[in-house]
Amino acid sequence: MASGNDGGNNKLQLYSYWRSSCSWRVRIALNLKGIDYEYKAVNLLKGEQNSPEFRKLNPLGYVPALVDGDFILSDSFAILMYLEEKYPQHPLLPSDLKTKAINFEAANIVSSSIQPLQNLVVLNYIDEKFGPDEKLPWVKHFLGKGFAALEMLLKDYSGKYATGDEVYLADCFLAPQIDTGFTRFNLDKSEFPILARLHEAYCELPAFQKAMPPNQPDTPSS
Ligand SMILES: N[C@@H](CCC(=O)N[C@@H](CS)C(=O)NCC(=O)O)C(=O)O
Repeated sequence: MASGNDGGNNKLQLYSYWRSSCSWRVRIALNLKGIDYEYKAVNLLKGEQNSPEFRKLNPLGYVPALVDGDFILSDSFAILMYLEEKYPQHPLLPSDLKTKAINFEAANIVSSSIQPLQNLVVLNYIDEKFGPDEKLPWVKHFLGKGFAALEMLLKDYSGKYATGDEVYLADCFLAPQIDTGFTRFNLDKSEFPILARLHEAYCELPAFQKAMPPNQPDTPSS
């Protein structure tokens, strides 16, 4: 297995939460590229993301954050692009210009137009302002809108995976989002046949399996 070292002992550190879809994207990319890393758990339910120590790593108070020696980087998209340049094995971007652009589009639908609307901080705010019963309809509304857009986009590009028969950047973003939509928020799979098919394909891949929430060091035992 390739190491995250620069020849020294600075193994990459990933600040992560077991159920965070944004951390999960990075775990997939690290696994695909065969990079060993140290898992640093941040308990979002205990508010550890808002501690002064963690805010030094990400002033927004969100996971993931990656520490590479004295270099600190947060935001999963930036982290994946950094890993892509530093560790070229298993490329996350195809060489074809249009396929690459579609990978960016699909990844950004997830990271800009779906996940931020279901983030813990947003759901806590809705709970506080409008009550706990408003959270699920809110999430399902925006997940459904995003999933419908992804279905339309990917019908012209998907193969075994999102943009063909190779795993790329879009898959790293889609796998956690699709799983969260279907298993945590109970979206109806039959409405999203392409996403349902991709979900099954991802569940077969060891790099994706290893990154899943039940398999993390901070996964609760019960
Ligand atoms: N655009 C950021 C978003 C990061 C983000 O929203 N992380 C969530 C977990 S998936 C988080 O830490 N939420 C904490 C909170 O809402 O308090 C990324 O892709 O890394």
